[in-house]
Amino acid sequence: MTTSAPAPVADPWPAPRATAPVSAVVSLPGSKSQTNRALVLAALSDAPSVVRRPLRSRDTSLMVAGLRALGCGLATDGDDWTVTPVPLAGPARVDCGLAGTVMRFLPPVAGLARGTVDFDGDPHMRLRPVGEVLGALRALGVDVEGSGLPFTVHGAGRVRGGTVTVDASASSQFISALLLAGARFDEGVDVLHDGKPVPSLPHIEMTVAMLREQGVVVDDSDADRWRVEPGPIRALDRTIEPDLSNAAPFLALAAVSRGTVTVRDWPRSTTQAGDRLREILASMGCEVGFTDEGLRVSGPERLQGVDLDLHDVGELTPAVAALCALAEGPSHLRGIGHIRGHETDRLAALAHELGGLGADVTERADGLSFGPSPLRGGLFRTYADHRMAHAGVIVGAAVDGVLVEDVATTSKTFPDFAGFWSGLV
Ligand SMILES: O=C(O)C1=C[C@@H](OP(=O)(O)O)[C@@H](O)[C@H](O)C1
Ligand SMILES: C=C(OP(=O)(O)O)C(=O)O
Repeated sequence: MTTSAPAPVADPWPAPRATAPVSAVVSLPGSKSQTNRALVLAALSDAPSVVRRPLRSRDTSLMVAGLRALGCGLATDGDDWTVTPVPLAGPARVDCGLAGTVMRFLPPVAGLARGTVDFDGDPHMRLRPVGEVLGALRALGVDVEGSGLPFTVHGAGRVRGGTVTVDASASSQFISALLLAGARFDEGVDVLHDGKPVPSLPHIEMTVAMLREQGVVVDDSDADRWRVEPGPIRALDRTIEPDLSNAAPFLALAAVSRGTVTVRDWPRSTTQAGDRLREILASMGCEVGFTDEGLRVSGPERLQGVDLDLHDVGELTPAVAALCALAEGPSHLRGIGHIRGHETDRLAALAHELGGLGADVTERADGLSFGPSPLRGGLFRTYADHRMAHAGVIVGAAVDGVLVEDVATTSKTFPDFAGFWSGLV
């Protein structure tokens, strides 16, 4: 895959300060969640697929490499990628990096391959939960060694499938993983959730919608139950939407600079969790509306505090938390205990780093609370978490002297984020 190397950036990176209202129209890279689902479905489909305007980033490169390791043909030189499915086979090694989608979505695919597939990833990835997916695969007839990274799937070239119960309260990706490959199991799959509420439900809706677009029959009419009929997955010809979760820092820039930022090609209807930003930013006092170009957000004179349950859209928390730290009233972010299992323990990291810049922040078991407080410059650590870096640059746009450690970690889902951001602020 060709990727133009971004210019090296200082570490820590002095976050650009927006000294005047920012006015910009931006085109953002494609959705990570849609790109990695499209690649998995294409690899399991019955004919060659085209994925248009895919995201090129670390998470999607890892998915490409993982599928290639299993023998799948992927041409990724052009703007559009082509995927040529083949009977998948090991032996293979899959590097999950820090990509939840790779660690959760590929084990069921490996079960459908013939041969041994070893999985490992970044040091922190070994702490992220995956045992429920592996246990479910065992119950569905797959030979799996281990209950967390590193683990090994001994694929038999087919998976029996059937009914399985999982506790998906730690991650919606456990469900998506089983559904994405389920049509290719002999008996399909009938997944029941048993546990505290499943987070990030829009992401499961995205999985179901993308399966149905490829002709797969999915029944999601009962709460906490998803049934995928066995059958072929039709080849894709799909254009990936811009990543709306990664729009968060750019729209936040309008919010904190009293500026106006338009994100081009914002879909009028989508399953992306980032679409909730429209409502969230409006509740903080921003003017939010569609234009012919896309979604336009204008920042208010005074940013208001909010009381929000982010259970469905936990990945928006770092950017929203940065805005709460800058707001003029108190805020409460609730329902997000599960994001302690994301790229880092995001509740602890946000409390520590925003607190270090002077925020009045309280870490709770399942959320964060903020009181209004003036912020100051200083070092903002990112813990290899792309969205922590987003939080750091948002604060840095509004406060003098913020230094963001390892801003390059944004390459997980956004190529050359620092260069792009510098061009706007
Ligand atoms: O399926 C997906 O593409 C994702 C699901 C969500 O995971 P969790 O359910 O673990 O929060 C989300 O936070 C992550 O960024 C992407
Ligand atoms: C939780 C996230 O990623 P992952 O897909 O690695 O779980 C995220 O991008 O916020």
